[in-house]
Amino acid sequence: MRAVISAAEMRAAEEAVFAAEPGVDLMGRAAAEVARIARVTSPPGPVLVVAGPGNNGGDGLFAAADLAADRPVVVWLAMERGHEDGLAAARAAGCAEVDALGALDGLADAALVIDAVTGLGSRPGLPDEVATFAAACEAAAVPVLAVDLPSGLDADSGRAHPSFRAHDTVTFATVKPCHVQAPAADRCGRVHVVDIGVDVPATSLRQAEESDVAAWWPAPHSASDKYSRGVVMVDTGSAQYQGAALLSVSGALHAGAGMVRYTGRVPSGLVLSRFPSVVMGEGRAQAMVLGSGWGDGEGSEGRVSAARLHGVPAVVDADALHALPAGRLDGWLLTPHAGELARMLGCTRAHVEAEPLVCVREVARHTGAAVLLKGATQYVAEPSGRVTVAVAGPGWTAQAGSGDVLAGICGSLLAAGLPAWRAGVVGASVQAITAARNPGPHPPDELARRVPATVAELLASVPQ
Ligand SMILES: NC(=O)C1=CN([C@@H]2O[C@H](COP(=O)(O)OP(=O)(O)OC[C@H]3O[C@@H](n4cnc5c(N)ncnc54)[C@H](O)[C@@H]3O)[C@@H](O)[C@H]2O)[C@@H](O)CC1
Ligand SMILES: [K+]
Repeated sequence: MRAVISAAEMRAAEEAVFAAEPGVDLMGRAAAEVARIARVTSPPGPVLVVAGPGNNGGDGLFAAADLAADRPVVVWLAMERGHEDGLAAARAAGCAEVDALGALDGLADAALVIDAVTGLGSRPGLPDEVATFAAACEAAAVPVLAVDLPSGLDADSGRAHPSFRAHDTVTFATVKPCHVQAPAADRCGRVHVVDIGVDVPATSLRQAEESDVAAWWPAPHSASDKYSRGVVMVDTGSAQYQGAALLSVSGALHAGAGMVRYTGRVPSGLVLSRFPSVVMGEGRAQAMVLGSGWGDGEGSEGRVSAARLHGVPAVVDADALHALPAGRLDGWLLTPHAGELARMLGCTRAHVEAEPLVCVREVARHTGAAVLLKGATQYVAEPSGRVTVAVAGPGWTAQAGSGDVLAGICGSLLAAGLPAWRAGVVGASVQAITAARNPGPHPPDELARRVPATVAELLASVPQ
């Protein structure tokens, strides 16, 4: 798990290091890491460093000096001024200097561009000449390594702004919001977090990693039986949306439910013909899955209220989200996408997309449930206000039916005893990891069938 910290929190953490150890060379450490990552991520060949006027530019200039030991390095001071000591070091190491036109010309030979224009001090957007250069890098498909963050983004948000599009980003101590929240995160490429000796503060925003998913996965042991592994009672689908029932049952079974009971309105023959292990009708269960594919049918409120009487936690998806009973839903997991969350809050989808953290926290606080906001970035909020971002995956899962499968996966994890927030994080992450490991346009039921292989690989990676 990584803490996601703001620019102000990072600056405060750096100040604490300077206070404890006056004269410490944090920039030297940062630049050495930038040069190291440049060497491992790019082919040999000339490097073009675009440096801004502040400390981000300083990182880039000291990295330029380091790289000049084994390859040609050219520097463009994109805003005329440059970090004084960094510039002196780059000059002493033999780096050549170019102007804006020279930088554009240099793209033809460059094996790598290092974007060190702005970092934590970045105001959104780029000056015209730099924007032209950033667009030329994209057009020429030259690899870009961003120092701290792609210049032009706002460190503290996921919003898109005119910026560099990096293949790799080197950031210090831990990630910032722009590295984990789409669409900004899409511009960061692979994010390398490097240690420069700055302690990371605890925060209420975190990002889950594959190792967390592996550590939290509820693997069975020799004494496990179907009840201890967890029974999921699934009430999903309708005459209109029969497939939703199959998809959520598939999600639950492929995530390892001890048993799935189906209590929805889709004919039992259809469910059993696809999944013969499913038991039809109510009975003992440790968790429920409600709402996927119900449609706008009558009686949703009654069905959710009746589910509550079972006294076990539920995953509430799709149409059931608009039929929540009054009172707190402690231990439950709500799984809205942005449109559904907007309807729950009585605001617009655009507002949810602009302020996802505010919105997801609000519904968690209000209902007492954990809330998984689905989308390009998947956020799980707890009533306390803590938010965990799930492992990110490719856009292939943005298709009808993915949410139904995910509800089933989360139901299985809830039944296995995971707290609701963790079931949401692990469920969303395992689906994303599966999609990343099986690139291409797979239908959601096909991806569900590939979840077991992902789980096996993740568990094999856990040290014994
Ligand atoms: N504080 C420290 O000790 C460390 C800082 N480090 C580096 O320092 C960076 C932060 O440095 P700074 O605080 O100097 O800030 P930046 O270097 O990110 O940017 C500040 C400068 O850029 C200009 N600027 C910002 N946005 C602009 C825009 N859109 N158009 C035109 N000009 C713009 C500002 O006017 C200012 O002159 C970090 O991102 C990191 O790369 C690292 O060296 C690690 C240690
Ligand atoms: K940068």
